[in-house]
Amino acid sequence: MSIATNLGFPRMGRHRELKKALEQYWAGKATAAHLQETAREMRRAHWQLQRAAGLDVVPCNDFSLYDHVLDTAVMVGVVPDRFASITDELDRYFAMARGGKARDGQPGPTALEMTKWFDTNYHYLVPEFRHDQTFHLATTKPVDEFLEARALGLVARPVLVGPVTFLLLGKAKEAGFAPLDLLPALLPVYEELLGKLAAAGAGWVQFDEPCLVTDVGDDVLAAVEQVYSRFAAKAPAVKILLATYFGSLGAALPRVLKLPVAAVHLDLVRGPEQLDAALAAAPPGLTLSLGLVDGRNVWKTDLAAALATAERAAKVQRVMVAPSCSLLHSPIDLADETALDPAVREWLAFAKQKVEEVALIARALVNGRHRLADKLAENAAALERRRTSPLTNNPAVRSRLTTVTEDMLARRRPYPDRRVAQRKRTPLPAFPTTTIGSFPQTEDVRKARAAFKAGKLTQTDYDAFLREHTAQAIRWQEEVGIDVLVHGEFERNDMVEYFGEQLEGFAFTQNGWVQSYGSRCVKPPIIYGDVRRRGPMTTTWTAYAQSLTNKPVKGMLTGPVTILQWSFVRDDQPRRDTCWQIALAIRDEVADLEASGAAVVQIDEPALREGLPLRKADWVAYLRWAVDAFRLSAAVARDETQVHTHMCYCEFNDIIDSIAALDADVISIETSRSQMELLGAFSRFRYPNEIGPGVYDIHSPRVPTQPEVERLLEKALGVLAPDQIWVNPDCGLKTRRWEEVRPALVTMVAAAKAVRDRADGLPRPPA
Ligand SMILES: Nc1nc2c(c(=O)[nH]1)N[C@@H](CNc1ccc(C(=O)N[C@@H](CCC(=O)N[C@@H](CCC(=O)N[C@@H](CCC(=O)O)C(=O)O)C(=O)O)C(=O)O)cc1)CN2
Ligand code: MET
Ligand SMILES: [Zn+2]
Repeated sequence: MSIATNLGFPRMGRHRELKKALEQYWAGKATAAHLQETAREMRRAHWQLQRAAGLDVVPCNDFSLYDHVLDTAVMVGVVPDRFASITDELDRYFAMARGGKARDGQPGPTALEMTKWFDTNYHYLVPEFRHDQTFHLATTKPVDEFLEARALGLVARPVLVGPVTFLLLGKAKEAGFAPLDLLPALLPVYEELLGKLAAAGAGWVQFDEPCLVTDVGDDVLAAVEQVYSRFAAKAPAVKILLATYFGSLGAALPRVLKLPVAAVHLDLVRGPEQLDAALAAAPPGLTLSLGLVDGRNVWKTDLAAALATAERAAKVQRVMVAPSCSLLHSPIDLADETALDPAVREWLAFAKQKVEEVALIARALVNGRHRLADKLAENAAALERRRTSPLTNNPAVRSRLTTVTEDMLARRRPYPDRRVAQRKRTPLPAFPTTTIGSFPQTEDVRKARAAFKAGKLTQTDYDAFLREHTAQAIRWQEEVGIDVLVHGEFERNDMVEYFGEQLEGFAFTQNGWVQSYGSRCVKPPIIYGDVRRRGPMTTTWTAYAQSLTNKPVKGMLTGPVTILQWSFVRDDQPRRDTCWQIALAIRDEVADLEASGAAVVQIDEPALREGLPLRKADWVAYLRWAVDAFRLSAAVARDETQVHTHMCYCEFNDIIDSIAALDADVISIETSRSQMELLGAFSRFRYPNEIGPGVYDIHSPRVPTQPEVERLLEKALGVLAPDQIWVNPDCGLKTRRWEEVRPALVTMVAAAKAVRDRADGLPRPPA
């Protein structure tokens, strides 16, 4: 018997119901009861959808009000002291996620750090551990959700972040210990939970240990062995599925297969080659959960191929059929897309369709292929039409790609010479201030765009509206005294989608939302064909903003690696080729911005780091083509044009040489939540160009105080030379309200001035 299962389902709801309920609750416009009721309704709808699509077992506890790592931290009692005085559980949970409210004139506690979940565009909150960290079972959320599903008549499999992955994702807040040292203290809490799940009647429990597909050492494998042996001894009645995903187990495979668990899940989309080894090494009693349907992309599964794989496995081992990973990273339902080109639409599958594919493979495995011959033939025909479609192939783009030469990848002169030329063209004070690009995407901006898209607002009226916002933003930046201005990005729905909408080879969804963090979602465009720029994409807005001021206005572009990384990418050619096609389009845009008078151009690459392969062995090859893609975009700029780049939410240490190799004149980075810790990588010797370490955490509604900002700048001065430093927020301001942005930027500029005055006498930048 094979069974159709799923590792996790998207949480936001078909129409982002959860997002809306959360934001209403935070704004004080809805009660906690309303939020919880919406959450319960989402869970019910998603379970029933999966059941109706043919799953035998549905996942539970895959739901979260904000983030599943935060849920785990709260569940095991990992709550830093600074939140301890918040008595309301829900308020405390959201304070950990978003920062706490100010009280009695004191700024509220800062939020937990947020960082990327493996190589996805999903962000989790980083648990903070102390050396004497204690743990206790503080909530029973997995049990509650299991019972909730059962009350609806469903068999559910609770999903837990495995203890080893949980510890490895956290951060030791003191020196002298590693999070994994805390395992003995943590394990009893998981055991208590397992006991409660068993008592509630859970037959299976899923432990996610995706850390196992990264380069882990013997200590981690030994920890995993210790954990799952203990679970087997303490909770023999519960069947454990150990889930690995986002890659192959590699050298860890034999040891993982020997764990005393009932089943191991393998990602056979990212790691198809591991199946043979697994079939050779798996003990007879072990069930293999086959991750055959891509949870990270939107393409229809090749059902015949997946079924052949499943049949091969089922001859040797008991199997379950599943997506490669949780469907958290997929949009919900293709049926909600009515505007897609039907020729492209038939190549796609979203979460609901993926669950149906899983069910189909499982049924074909049990009942035989012949019973599903029609479905299989239909699938094969759609795939064949995709393979041979002229929509995916533009000969002019392909031939241009072959003409790229080495000298197209390098600026004319080295950075020190460029700096002189740039300061001559655009004089700047020491510690120049700037922002990262976007200003608040307020409700009126979003409403106007929605009205325009719905045909309720004319192009002329929409443009006038955007011009008015842009003009106000320029006036305000001049008033506050910012040195390098931005136009505000009011015309953009998203930094990737906006470019995708203007490029050939991209398709868009109406409802294809994917959670990025908390209540924030993105609608990744779908790259199905060769990428070509139809014409200038940004010059009108930049030139308009520049026409209103004598201060320099940055032209704002999203870089090729980030456009690639935050889209659903065609899987029928190497990612490198798609990335370079995008790079050529951005290169043309840089040239056009320059021609239209821009003295400063920023090419954002916040996803450069996220695109790193999970295994170090694959880094060099990726970094080579990714860095060259950026350089291909940027190097067309003349020496006196200042090229900025921007990165956020990542560690920089291990890729600092590649960041330096981008050869941007200025890089702005996120450093504020980590209190400048991330700056460690950027010493003058390793990073010679200019750097803007973020001094304002824009992912929190909390407004920083001037002493706080100054302290961060002083810290930066401890690492960087004074003439290297720019002053800017961590990231764009689109998620903030003007009431937060105004005081925060006034504070930032005042802090920059104070540090400027104090730093007088320190070495000055060349005139
Ligand atoms: N793609 C991408 N990935 C990224 C980032 C990013 O900026 N883009 N940044 C980092 C993560 N940070 C993020 C920061 C903000 C948002 C964000 O604000 N998302 C918005 C949606 C942005 C968007 O596409 N907006 C559209 C649609 C807006 C909308 O909801 N419209 C309403 C109608 C308008 C209304 O009545 O309010 C609707 O469709 O229902 C637009 O502006 O046009 C949200 O969740 O609220 C997402 C990620 C890393 N990954
Ligand atoms: C996630 S990086 C964001 C960069 C973009 N220019 C902005 O300011 O929103
Ligand atoms: Zn950013």
